[in-house]
Amino acid sequence: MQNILNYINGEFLEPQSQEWLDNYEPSSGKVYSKIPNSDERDVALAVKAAENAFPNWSKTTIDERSSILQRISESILENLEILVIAEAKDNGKPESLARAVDIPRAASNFKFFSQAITQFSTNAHESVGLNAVNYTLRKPLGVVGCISPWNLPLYLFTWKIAPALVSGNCVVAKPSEVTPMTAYLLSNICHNAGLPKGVLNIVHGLGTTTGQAIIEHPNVKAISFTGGTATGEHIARTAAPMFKKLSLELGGKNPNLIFADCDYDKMLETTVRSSFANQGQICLCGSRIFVEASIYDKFKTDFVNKVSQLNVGHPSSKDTNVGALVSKPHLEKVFSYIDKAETYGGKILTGGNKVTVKGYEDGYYLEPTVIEVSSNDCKLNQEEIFGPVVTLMPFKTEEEALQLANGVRYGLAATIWTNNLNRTMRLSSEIEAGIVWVNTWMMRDLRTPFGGMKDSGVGREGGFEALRFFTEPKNVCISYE
Ligand SMILES: NC(=O)C1=CN([C@@H]2O[C@H](COP(=O)(O)OP(=O)(O)OC[C@H]3O[C@@H](n4cnc5c(N)ncnc54)[C@H](O)[C@@H]3O)[C@@H](O)[C@H]2O)C=CC1
Ligand SMILES: O=C(O)/C=C/C=C(\O)C(=O)O
Repeated sequence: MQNILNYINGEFLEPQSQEWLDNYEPSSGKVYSKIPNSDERDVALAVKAAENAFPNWSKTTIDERSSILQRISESILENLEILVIAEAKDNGKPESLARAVDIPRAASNFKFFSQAITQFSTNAHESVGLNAVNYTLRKPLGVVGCISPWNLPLYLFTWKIAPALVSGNCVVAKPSEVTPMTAYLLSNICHNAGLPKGVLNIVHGLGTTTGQAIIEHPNVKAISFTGGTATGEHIARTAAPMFKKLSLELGGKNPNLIFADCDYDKMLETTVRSSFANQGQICLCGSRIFVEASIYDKFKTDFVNKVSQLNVGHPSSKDTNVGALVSKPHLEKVFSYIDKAETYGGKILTGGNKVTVKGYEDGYYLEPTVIEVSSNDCKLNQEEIFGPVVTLMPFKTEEEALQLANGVRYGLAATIWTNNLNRTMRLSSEIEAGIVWVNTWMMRDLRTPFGGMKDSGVGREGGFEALRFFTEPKNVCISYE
């Protein structure tokens, strides 16, 4: 059985504890590799290595940093098929999705930030009348911690470490213990691309030990985290009193507002995707679908019909639309909402059952499930289920739609389907979400600010926002005679 290793100071190391965790293949329910159960000793080694590497790395030219990131990006693409198969095996997602989305995006993250840094500039202010000029430097922070989740493993891991590295920081990173494999493969890629030792350190292990040691370490200056809101809250409570910089990308319960005047066919097709892509395990999925009353019955029939035709199956099968959920505990968590749907006031329109896939009977498969609800206040509409489960509900007016959209603790993303420009402008302005898509979903331009309002997080990733997060502004005021 393969042992995943930590990557510390340019070396591949076993954990100090010599303890290992089981890594499961969601599609079969079997253990297929072991990962280090790292503790604070491994994290301390990684932080030390990063500190030692920082003086040189922070002084390398932009051109050199940019070239190394470019090489990493190219190497990800050269290893695309290996990474696709590894990601699907580790996470349960269809290989087709990893091939179309996850791995190309990981390569794009490195490519994008290798270019963005060459355009990143600072401000100068001429203090007219005072004979002085102010200019602002942006200095790398030092050692930074990057902690990522299991839903888009390599995609979100690289979304953090690429901007951190290119702006001159040294990184201690921890992928989710549930999906560690592609981060391990990435450590080899970075090593071979010539990233100097200690600049990137990847420590594997549990959130409560390895992750906790990273967020508590006094020499880690910033934490970039994506994951659940409860974990984000815990990280903020721990790290904020230590005055660490924090970027927290947390949960969502995103509204999908469908108006009668939309492009119906495009909306229907995209809504199936925004509901069930990656088994609904994307923080941006539109899990609360609100439909204008005049087309509600038609939409309900057409949507349920399309959803019931989705194929649940093994990630390697070309016919698979919906793969396995990421873990048994997660499957049970998602299923518990379906199981209690009626108690919560919902009516299951399609789906609702676990699925047995022939030859993979212990895998974590679940039917894509649509539940009709009559109130936005029910648990199904208020709590992040983070699986292949969406709710449907009609609305009568634009005002009601807005109220429903904003009636949750989260504020990550929203989708609006309409061809009315005035309505688009009104709703986009009033919806409490960091990201609003109109007549599309998950169309990404990496230059744009990415993140949420309310309980969906603090700060923004993407473009110059990420480069600003990973640097500290320092103003210099020069007076002249
Ligand atoms: N992208 C998103 O929005 C995600 C949302 N979730 C939500 O969170 C729920 C719980 O899922 P989990 O796997 O438990 O996510 P999580 O938030 O616990 O895990 C995300 C990352 O944080 C790490 N972590 C956990 N505790 C930590 C700590 N004390 N200090 C530092 N790092 C820590 C984990 O090891 C992992 O790398 C899901 O059911 C889902 O609702 C989960 C994953 C991703
Ligand atoms: O496209 C992105 O940058 C991010 C996508 C998704 C997440 O952050 C998530 O699911 O957590």
